[in-house]
Amino acid sequence: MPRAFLFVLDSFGVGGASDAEQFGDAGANTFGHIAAAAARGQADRDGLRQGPLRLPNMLKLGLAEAAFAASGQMPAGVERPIPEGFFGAAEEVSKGKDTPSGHWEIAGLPVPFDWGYFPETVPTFPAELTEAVIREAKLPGILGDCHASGTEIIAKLGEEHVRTGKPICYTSADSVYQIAAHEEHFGLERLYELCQIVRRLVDPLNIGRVIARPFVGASAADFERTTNRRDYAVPPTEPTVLDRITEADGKVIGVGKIGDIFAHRAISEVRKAAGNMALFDKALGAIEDSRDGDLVFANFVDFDTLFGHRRDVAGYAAALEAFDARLPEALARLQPGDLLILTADHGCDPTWRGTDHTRERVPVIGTGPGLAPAALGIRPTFADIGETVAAHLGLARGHHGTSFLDTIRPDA
Ligand SMILES: O=P(O)(O)O[C@H]1O[C@H](CO)[C@@H](O)[C@H]1O
Ligand SMILES: [Mn+2]
Ligand SMILES: [Mn+2]
Repeated sequence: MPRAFLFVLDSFGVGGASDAEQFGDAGANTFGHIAAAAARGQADRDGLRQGPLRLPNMLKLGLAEAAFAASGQMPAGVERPIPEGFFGAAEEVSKGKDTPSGHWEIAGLPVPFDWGYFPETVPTFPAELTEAVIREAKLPGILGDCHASGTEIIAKLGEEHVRTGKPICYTSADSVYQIAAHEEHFGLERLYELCQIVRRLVDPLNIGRVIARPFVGASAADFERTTNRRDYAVPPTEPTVLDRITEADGKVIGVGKIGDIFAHRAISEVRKAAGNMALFDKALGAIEDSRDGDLVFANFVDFDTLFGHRRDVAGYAAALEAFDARLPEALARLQPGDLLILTADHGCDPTWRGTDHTRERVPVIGTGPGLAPAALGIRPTFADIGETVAAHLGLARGHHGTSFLDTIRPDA
């Protein structure tokens, strides 16, 4: 009897997107460039990791073949075992290279419209918006008002924020309005309330997410963001496979930020944790607790937040190796009728210029008892993943994407 498990390695792109040029990302390849750096000894860090990238378990599923199919290049220094899983890559059709677009498309809903974005000017936010934020939230003003990296801007403006009580408001190439504030001096609940006010104010601008970015610490040298981040997303504009699962009385267990990404629509349970390893524990627990017709949808955020955006190649490589080392624990829990798919929502090449996401294809690899090793080729939309989950769970077809279930489950 069927269950489905979908693990998203946030930002683990494999290059090759045919429209990368339009994003200024032609040549970006998160996996390829990490592997190449590691093979050259440029992803070494004392006490963390050394040498070529070691991902034996994902490679056994067919990760190298998936990467080759995506970009035409074999990642350097990695083995190329005969795949035991199914493997391929998927192209994104949504207009944005952001987390909600990627996840919604995986769940069967490509995002055909443009989100609102803030320009790369200072100030970045429209004056009327800032005036409304200050007035409605009764603030002494705001700091930032620009494109920024979240860790850099709290180091730069954190002390002034503590002194003045003005929150630090910033954005990126994503459709986001982010607000950093000190958990104790400004107050966590007050930050969440501020985000809800801003959420309402940016709705007419079609901004994908307002994100609370609380931090702690005594001075610029030791300010640190906490795990109390909260995302206020717009709900999916049409039903996704998650709606179809819950309407059929299946459960959707969202691990990590999945609930927030779908604005909690058709999410039966939320299981949060800090850090990829704790998230992996939660995902394993969710697998154990799930029943026929259920989906465990897990997001592993560290790849993106801690390493991709920070352009930390060694950190990203170590995080991949740590994830890979735990994969056998998930595989050991698979029962007849189970389908496990590993994929990503966009790229964030840690060797690329700037600190933003990169437009890339994503890997689609996986396995399940009785499922055939098979080449999936390049899927024209991430929605093929959601359609495959739907077909596997015996649900009706959606409006986007094509299931590849018949390729991996010949009896289907
Ligand atoms: O630099 P930080 O604050 O981590 O921001 C990153 O996180 C945001 C949401 O995922 C992205 O838009 C990106 O800019
Ligand atoms: Mn993401
Ligand atoms: Mn990101």
